[in-house]
Amino acid sequence: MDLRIVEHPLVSHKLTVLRDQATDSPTFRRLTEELVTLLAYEATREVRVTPQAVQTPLATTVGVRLSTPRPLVVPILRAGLGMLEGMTRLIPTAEVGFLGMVRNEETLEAATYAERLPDDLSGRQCYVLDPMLATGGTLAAAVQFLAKRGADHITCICLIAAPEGVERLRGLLDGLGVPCTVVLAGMDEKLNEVGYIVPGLGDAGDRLYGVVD
Ligand SMILES: O=P(O)(O)OC[C@H]1O[C@H](OP(=O)(O)OP(=O)(O)O)[C@H](O)[C@@H]1O
Ligand SMILES: O=c1cc[nH]c(=O)[nH]1
Ligand SMILES: [Mg+2]
Repeated sequence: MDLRIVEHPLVSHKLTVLRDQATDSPTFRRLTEELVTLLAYEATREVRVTPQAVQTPLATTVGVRLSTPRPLVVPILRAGLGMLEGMTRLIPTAEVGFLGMVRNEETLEAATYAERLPDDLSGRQCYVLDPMLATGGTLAAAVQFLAKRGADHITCICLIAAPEGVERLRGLLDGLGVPCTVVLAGMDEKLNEVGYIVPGLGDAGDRLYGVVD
């Protein structure tokens, strides 16, 4: 597993405002989108391209175009949905699939309640979006799902991670046989006794969309 923590003053600044408990939902949503666009620049370093001739007003030259099949972007509902716009701004032609997953707050086990993905992901590069990598259970389940369908390259883009979750994911990914990259804006200190990232930013889904009981 290739772990990349993006170090950039703009990323650090935006992440700090995002963490602030006084930041309201509209600002939180905007910052989430902006952060994803910045992380996507790093996360798409290996996106596949094909040489393509182009006629400029002065000459013909050879550039590149995104290869087909296009990358698949998979936001994990709910909170990952807040990252979709920031990602598709950078790759407007990406295909989008959806996974709905929720963590049981007692057992911390992830359960899947919705899935809308292509049946066959052979030869596809997939970008999974979820702001929080806490115990790692949710991302582990998502990555296994994509690998079973044949995805041959998986990149997870998260805003914040706990070291415990990253290690759990590393253990899984190293045995999966699918190249996988995890891109973060920040690695936090730890998980607390109820599975929240500390210092973190609280519940990302609630801060994006309000509390749902
Ligand atoms: O690494 P883990 O311990 O699995 O926790 C991380 C998950 O928890 C949050 O989702 P949540 O279950 O709160 O659902 P929501 O997005 O609908 O709020 C978050 O968005 C991740 O999906
Ligand atoms: O800190 C955490 C952990 C899981 N999910 C969140 O939204 N925040
Ligand atoms: Mg939540």
